Amino acid sequence: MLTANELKLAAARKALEFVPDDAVIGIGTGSTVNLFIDELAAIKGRIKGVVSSSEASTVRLKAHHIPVYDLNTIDEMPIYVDGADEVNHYLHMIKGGGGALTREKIVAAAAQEFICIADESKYVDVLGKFPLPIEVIPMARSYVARELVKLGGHPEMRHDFLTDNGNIILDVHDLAIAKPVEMEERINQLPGVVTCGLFARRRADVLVLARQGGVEVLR
Ligand SMILES: O=C[C@H](O)[C@H](O)[C@H](O)COP(=O)(O)O
Repeated sequence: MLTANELKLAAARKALEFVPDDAVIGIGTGSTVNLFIDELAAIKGRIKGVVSSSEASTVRLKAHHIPVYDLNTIDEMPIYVDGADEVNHYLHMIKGGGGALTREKIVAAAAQEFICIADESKYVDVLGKFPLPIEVIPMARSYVARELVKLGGHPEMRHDFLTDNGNIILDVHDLAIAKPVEMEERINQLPGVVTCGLFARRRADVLVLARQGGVEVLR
C-alpha cells in the first residue's frame, strides 16, 4: 500500500514526460508540486526555466538553481503543472488550499496546457467537500461573506494568513457545486473578490492521477 506522499511522487515523476525541451514552463504551489520541482531539478538542463505561482515555489526553485522568469517577460508557455485540492471527472478543480490560487490562475491562463498532478484522494464526483478558498480584498470581507451565505455556503476566515498579494482568504464550507463554471463566474463577480479557487472555466487539460494500481493519464 503506497502512502499519500508516494502517490504524489508517482504523479510528479510521470508529469516529467510532458515537459518539452528548451521551454519556459509554469509551476503551481503545494506539496505535490514541491515533489515535481525536486524531480524537475534532475532535468533542469533540458528546460529554459520556470514561471512560478508563489513565493514558496520560487524559494524552492531557486534552491535548485532553476531559473525563474517574470511572467511579463514570457510570450509562450507550453505547459503549466500544478496540484489540486479536488478534481472532478470533467477536470474542473478546487485549488487554493495553500492560498496561492490567484497567481496560479494567472499563470495557468497564460499556458497552453494545464497538467494537473494528483493522488487518488483528490479525485471526486462532485466538488465542494473541500472548503472553497476565495481570495478577498480585506475591506470587503464582511460584505463578501454575507453574499456567500446567500449562495448557501458557510464562509470562515483563514486566520493568521495573508496571500502573497496581501489579501485574506475566506474558506467556504458546505457549498453544493453542481455547476462549477456558473459558480465560479457568480463568485468572481462579487465586488471585493479577487478570485475564487474554482478552476472550471480554465480546467485542467490533462490529469495525471496516481492510484494504488498505477498512474493514469486522463484527458
Ligand atoms: O494554493 C495551493 C494550491 O492550489 C495547491 O495546488 C493545492 O492546495 C494542492 O496542494 P497539495 O498538492 O499540497 O495537496
